[in-house]
Amino acid sequence: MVHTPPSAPRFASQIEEERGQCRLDVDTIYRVSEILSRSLDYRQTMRDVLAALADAGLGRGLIIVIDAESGDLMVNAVHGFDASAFTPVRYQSGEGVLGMVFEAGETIIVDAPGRDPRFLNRLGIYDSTLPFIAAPIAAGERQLGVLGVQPDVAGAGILAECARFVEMIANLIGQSVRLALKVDEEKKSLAEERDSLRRTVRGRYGFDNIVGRSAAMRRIFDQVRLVAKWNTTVLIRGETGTGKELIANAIHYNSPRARAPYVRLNCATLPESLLESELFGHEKGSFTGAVGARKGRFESADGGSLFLDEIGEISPAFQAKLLRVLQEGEFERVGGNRTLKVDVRVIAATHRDLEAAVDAGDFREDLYYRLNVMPILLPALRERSEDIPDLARHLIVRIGEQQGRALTLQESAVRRLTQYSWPGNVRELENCLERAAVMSENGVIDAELIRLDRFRQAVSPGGRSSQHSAPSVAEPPPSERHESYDAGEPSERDRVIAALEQAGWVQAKAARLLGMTPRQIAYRIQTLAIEVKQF
Ligand SMILES: Nc1ncnc2c1ncn2[C@@H]1O[C@H](COP(=O)(O)OP(=O)(O)OP(=O)(O)O)[C@@H](O)[C@H]1O
Repeated sequence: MVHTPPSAPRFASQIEEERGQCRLDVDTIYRVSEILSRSLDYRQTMRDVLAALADAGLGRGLIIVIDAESGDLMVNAVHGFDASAFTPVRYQSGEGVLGMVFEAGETIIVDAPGRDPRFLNRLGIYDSTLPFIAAPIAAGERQLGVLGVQPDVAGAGILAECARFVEMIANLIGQSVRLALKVDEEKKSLAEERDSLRRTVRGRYGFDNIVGRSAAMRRIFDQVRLVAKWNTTVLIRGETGTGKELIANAIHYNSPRARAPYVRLNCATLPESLLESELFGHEKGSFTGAVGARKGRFESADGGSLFLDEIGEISPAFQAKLLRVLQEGEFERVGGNRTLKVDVRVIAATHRDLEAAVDAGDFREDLYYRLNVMPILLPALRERSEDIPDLARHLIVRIGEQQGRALTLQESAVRRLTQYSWPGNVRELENCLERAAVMSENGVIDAELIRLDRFRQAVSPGGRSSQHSAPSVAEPPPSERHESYDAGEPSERDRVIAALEQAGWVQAKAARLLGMTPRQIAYRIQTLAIEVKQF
């Protein structure tokens, strides 16, 4: 509502005279509505609106909008004022003319700002000889801001007309401002969520979560800290379950690429044809089933890191393709002829004896050298048994969190754990503790509940555990001997399930543990009716 007496029709001819260059017409409203529907950049939109108003004769204008967080009114856009004199200003609701318009939700016309005590001119940019009109910007019941203009006209009639026009434009702006504020709020809440997730991920993959006080582990931490900050390719070696993936995660999340994508791929889990399209992507129709073009993991990891687990399992043909992308950072999608270039830091891991594979001609020597720039060799758990008590306590807290209850690990259990040689390393220790936790009704885990893996003793001579020629289990004292430990040969089904559990249900890994081919284990899973767990 405008606080001036209506001008028409008594002043019609006079208004025409006062109008001068002022053209407050439908064309201007059309232009403003077009600007509002055109752009998603709301600050630019507001500047464009003010520019359109200036073309129509409202030479100087500004828009203030409420800041959702502080509740202050912030200058959002200005036009026609001396920008060099302009510094960002906050108003409180009710403060000065702009604050009053915001609070009352009513339009104000100030004939001579220089003489009006309500006019603070904190911006120091107004022309005190020109009138000032300010109209509230609102959406529904909600006050969002104020549109203020200084038209280069004088006379009560034309000012009242200007004020109605400014009110009309302020109404048009309202919905855009509401949407922009909503988008800002959502963006902020998404950014907060992202930052909190990042903090969680960094915490989870920080060094605090990698347990190990042994000299061997302290050396590993030093290596990880040093290599993390460079783009150097890292090759992490170690038996299954020694924490290779954990170390790869720590390298990425403690590197300058921590905020960029981190993409992982287990090379042993996919057949060669799929592996290629998974890593390099494919173009539409490049093979049966390729209904659309798809980015590969190399493209997805651009700017970040790519963790290639089980790198020792890839075929010689695929090794050649990988070598090219490692050397030149270039590749083509499957079925495509466009050469793509990426900036990806590669972290690879394998449990395999790559040197022997090179000697046997199974692994390309040039690729071996490309990958082995910075090798990190993780010790087996039996080589750092002093870490077992810390690891067990750390893992039991984690398992307790998953189960939503506090678990207590008794000293007798810890003693028993240190007597075993852990061919499946930390993963096997983790599985053993999880089984014990499941079996414990009151959350207390004593030696009785520590059932060491019978499967280990029954692995075929061709299986991986045969590498560990030392007996898998140190003989426990008779008082701690458990009946399941002494039980006879496990059934074929138990053996396969135990291997699958130990391999985290990665079939290719379980097959290796059992000395089978992936095809053989898939057949056993089917014939023994084993329900495969998906993670
Ligand atoms: N030093 C450690 N501190 C805490 N947890 C560990 C440590 N090492 C391994 N773990 C845990 O043990 C499990 C196996 O680790 P991870 O998957 O990193 O092993 P891996 O060497 O990559 O195994 P694989 O070769 O079978 O893929 C994970 O749950 C991991 O969190």
